[in-house]
Amino acid sequence: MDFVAVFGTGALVAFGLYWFVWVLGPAEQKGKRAVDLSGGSISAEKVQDKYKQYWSFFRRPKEIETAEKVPDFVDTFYNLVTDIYEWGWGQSFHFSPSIQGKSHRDATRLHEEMAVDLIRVGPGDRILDVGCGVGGPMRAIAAHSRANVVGITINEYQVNRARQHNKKAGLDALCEVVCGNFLQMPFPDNSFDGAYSIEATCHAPKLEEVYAEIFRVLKPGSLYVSYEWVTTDKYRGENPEHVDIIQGIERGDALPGLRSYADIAETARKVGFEVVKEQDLAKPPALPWWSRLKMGRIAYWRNHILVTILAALGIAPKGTVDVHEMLFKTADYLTRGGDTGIFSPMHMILCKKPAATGSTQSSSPSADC
Ligand SMILES: C=C(CC[C@@H](C)[C@H]1CC[C@H]2C3=CC[C@H]4[C@H](C)[C@@H](O)CC[C@]4(C)[C@H]3CC[C@]12C)C(C)C
Ligand SMILES: C[S@@+](CC[C@H](N)C(=O)[O-])C[C@H]1O[C@@H](n2cnc3c(N)ncnc32)[C@H](O)[C@@H]1O
Repeated sequence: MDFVAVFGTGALVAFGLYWFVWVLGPAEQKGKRAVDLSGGSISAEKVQDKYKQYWSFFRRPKEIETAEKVPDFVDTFYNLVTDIYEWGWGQSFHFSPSIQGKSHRDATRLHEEMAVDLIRVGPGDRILDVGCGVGGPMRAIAAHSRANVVGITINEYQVNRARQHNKKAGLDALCEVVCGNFLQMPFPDNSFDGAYSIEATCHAPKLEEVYAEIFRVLKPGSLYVSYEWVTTDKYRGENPEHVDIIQGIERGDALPGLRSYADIAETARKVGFEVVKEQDLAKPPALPWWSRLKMGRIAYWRNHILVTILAALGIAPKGTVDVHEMLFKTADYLTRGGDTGIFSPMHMILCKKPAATGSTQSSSPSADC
């Protein structure tokens, strides 16, 4: 009888663990599993130290004076978070407005397709994805437009993930991924028929530098669209709650200081672009982009327990718990940014490189990471 009880309990515990890790583990269909979480290109034993370094650097983003160091720390950030993002969010590392009756997956795809529709490219064109992550948008955009997409990211781990996903999706003939810094891109002047950036240029210490670089590589007459992270006209610098929310977003998302919506078009014009259109895609009638974060709260608690158990068992790197906790808090700041209306991750700007213009620079540095 005792044996039956012990065996029964053991079987129940084993089944419970299996369900918790393997069934609940992959938060996104076809995504990463909790047991596969890593520190990207950082070896498991160094994850905790790297997290501490990251934290001490980005804790006070407004005080970051050494702008040259930012890309390195952004690279560290993506080593730390890429697997968790894929596991808990999917292959597209951005937000999108919710759409009544549509899944998050469909809403995400439509937001991505809108970007490529705006730059009016098609089969045979060669376009640039500035800050491509693991390539969720790139694949949706290539499949939708049949254009050839070249993505660039500073993070080598993401390059490898993106290449694997491209191959698996049968889109590797249309999608290419390059490791490099978008502030000094390894591409010749006037070499792309269009470009887009989705929630990526917010990592540039100076927006002007990345816009100038995009301007350089675009062919005259072609279009560039960006979804920018900004503070909106509702943000008040003298309101301590507003400041707290924005600093929380900056710390947890590796941002060297969020920009005001009012600076975006001015910067685009400064580097030579004509501004064709500008619109905050988060504004009503769009439904809240942050409702997905709110709905996920219970799942994030479960994820936190899971990550803690896996780290204690030595399956996930030790620092993963700290990184997850940081993201947990960041989700809350982002939600507050959405609820108060002081922050938007989708301030859209559509720009054109004038038809008859030279480029600002003539160099094309080589690819490196
Ligand atoms: C554009 C950027 C990233 C935007 C978003 C894709 C990510 C911002 C915050 C991230 C997350 C927060 C909470 C995590 C949760 C605790 C975990 O269990 C599962 C993953 C999260 C949901 C994670 C997913 C990605 C984000 C929503 C920035 C960096 C410029
Ligand atoms: C939030 S992710 C968005 C990724 C992708 N656009 C998407 O929506 O899935 C930001 C991306 O910008 C890239 N990035 C940030 N700074 C960069 C830099 N200086 N050079 C190249 N890529 C950079 C990151 O590596 C990451 O891939």
